[in-house]
Amino acid sequence: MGDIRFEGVSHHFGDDAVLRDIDLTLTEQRIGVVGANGSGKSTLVRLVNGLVSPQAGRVLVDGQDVAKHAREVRRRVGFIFTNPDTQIVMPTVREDVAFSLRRLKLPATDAAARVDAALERFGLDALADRAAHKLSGGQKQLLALAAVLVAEPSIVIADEPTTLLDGRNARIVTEYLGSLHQQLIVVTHQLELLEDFERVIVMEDGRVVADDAPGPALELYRAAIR
Ligand SMILES: Nc1ncnc2c1ncn2[C@@H]1O[C@H](COP(=O)(O)OP(=O)(O)OP(=O)(O)O)[C@@H](O)[C@H]1O
Repeated sequence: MGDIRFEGVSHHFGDDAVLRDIDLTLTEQRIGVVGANGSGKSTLVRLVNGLVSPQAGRVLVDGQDVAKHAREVRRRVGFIFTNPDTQIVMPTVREDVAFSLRRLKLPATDAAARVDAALERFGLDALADRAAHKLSGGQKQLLALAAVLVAEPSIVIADEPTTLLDGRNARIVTEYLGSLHQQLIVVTHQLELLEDFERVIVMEDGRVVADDAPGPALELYRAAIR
């Protein structure tokens, strides 16, 4: 598993403190992050692959300071955004998945085999030559997953990956996420998604207010938002 450490991390946007002196060590396989809108969840996970840099403290991934080794860290950390449109970069489904492999500089036949395997795993093989931007929302989220996972990151972060999906597609994406062997960090408001995770972190106003097994952490959070 990965080893993600937040050491005295604080961050603010303008005058607004968004994260306040966070210390966390994340080594479990599946970790959920919950909290009210604006509590700092997205900012917290974006620090892990350098999408946001902390203004105080540091974030280490497998011992590497993200601020100093952003490129290496990004190779190990796959990030799935809420809105898959933000991460589709190529015209067709196959090209988009293949694009993720370009920096690995694999021999063409190996790369093609990996792309085919990823398309099949996410049920996208029949759509391989379709225009990516014309897929449905659920299909786009599966494409985003395929494009991230084809590069075999050791850590996968998903920021509200099912928010835009209907019930059926949300279930499909949830099942794929649940089947990953990688370390997985999921930010979500869909609390049932986290029930069999190892650990749930509850954020409030830029602080960690609970950090526990899903049972007690979610109970506390449900009581807080009731
Ligand atoms: N790039 C930015 N510039 C300015 N303010 C920002 C930026 N990103 C986030 N914020 C602010 O930081 C605070 C925390 O945002 P963040 O997205 O981390 O919260 P969140 O817990 O993920 O919220 P949500 O559940 O609504 O997605 C919010 O007040 C937000 O408006």
